[in-house]
Amino acid sequence: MGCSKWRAALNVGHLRVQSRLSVFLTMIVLVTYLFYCLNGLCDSVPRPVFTQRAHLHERISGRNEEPDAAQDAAQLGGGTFNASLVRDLSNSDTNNNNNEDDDDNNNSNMSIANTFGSKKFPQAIIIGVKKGGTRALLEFLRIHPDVRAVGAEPHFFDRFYDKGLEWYRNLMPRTLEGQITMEKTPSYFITKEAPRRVFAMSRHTKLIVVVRDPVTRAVSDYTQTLTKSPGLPSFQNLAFRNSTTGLIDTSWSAVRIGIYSKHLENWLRFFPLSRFLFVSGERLVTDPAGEMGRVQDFLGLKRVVTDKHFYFNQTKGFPCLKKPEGSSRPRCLGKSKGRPHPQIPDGVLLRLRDFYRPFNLKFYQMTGHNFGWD
Ligand SMILES: Nc1ncnc2c1ncn2[C@@H]1O[C@H](COP(=O)(O)OS(=O)(=O)O)[C@@H](OP(=O)(O)O)[C@H]1O
Repeated sequence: MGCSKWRAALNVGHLRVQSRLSVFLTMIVLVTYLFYCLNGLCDSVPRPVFTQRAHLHERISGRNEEPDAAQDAAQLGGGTFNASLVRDLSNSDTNNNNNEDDDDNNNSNMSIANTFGSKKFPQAIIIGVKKGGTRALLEFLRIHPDVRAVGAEPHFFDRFYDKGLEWYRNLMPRTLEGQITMEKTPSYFITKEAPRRVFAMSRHTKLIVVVRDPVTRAVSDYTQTLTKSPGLPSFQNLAFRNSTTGLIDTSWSAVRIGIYSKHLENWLRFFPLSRFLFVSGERLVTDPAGEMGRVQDFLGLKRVVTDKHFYFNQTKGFPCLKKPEGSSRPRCLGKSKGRPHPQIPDGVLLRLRDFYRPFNLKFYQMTGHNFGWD
């Protein structure tokens, strides 16, 4: 009798322990699941992880350096596009500093930024021009808390349009209410199909064009190609169709890109002038804060990026960022920006300047802005 009482008491006790244990285990499972979800790991879509971003920067740009457009093309083009790069592209961010603490800091910030919000089509695109100063502009804009941008150039509207709009949207970083999604691909400006395609995405897209003296731009373009192909013919050999008559070869892309009025005409068939902002590449170097003020106004953003953010780096010869967001170190653009240009004979530059003059005047007239290149 006494024994069965004890046995019954033991059984009840055992059951209680068992049910407590199962409640406890359920709690652990729930808490773990919640923790994973909050860290963005329970979506069906693969989630950005910092190591992928770091990997991308190492692969395509090296630390503290951004890829040249041509490097991007090599990475993305030729049918060798791969899924991990799509993920990488969507996650690449401004964080190119060398400070490990900053990286850690940003790791948690970025995981929050990459968990909340949604991927939207860009409301504003830097469409050109190659070698105009597009990277500097994008990096300066990314300090703004209400701007989120793809780090690498997506080349959707020129090279990867057949991948579809959803593919493109998926490349974008997540944004919260009130934040602007942006990307930059300078080749859009000279791509015939790009205006119609951007218009088909959204007629409200804001278009930013960084323009620079087309002669200097052509030399900059040539310098970039020369770095990659040291055996390249001289600038004058490529620029002239006939060196005795001084006929300019407009089929050479370094020359053709600088005929801004022609490319703009193509865009104006789809977008009114009010949808464009023309940023002076020269002023972006001499007065970055002033130019950034115009850009922020155009984008409807609070003027957060001001002269406090810049300092002039004498060695580099360019304005650099004092303290990029999330970093304790100053940062300049990488080695592929601000390369020394080769010496081009004065006569060649003068001839090129004469060639561009009428196109420049037309461009000033079209934009209502004298860029002072003549
Ligand atoms: N702050 C700052 N730091 C470094 N470089 C600067 C900066 N602002 C403008 N620039 C000018 O940007 C030129 C490169 O232009 P892009 O970034 O449009 O080039 S690319 O088309 O993306 O390859 C690059 O051209 P090069 O000097 O010929 O290299 C620079 O003159």
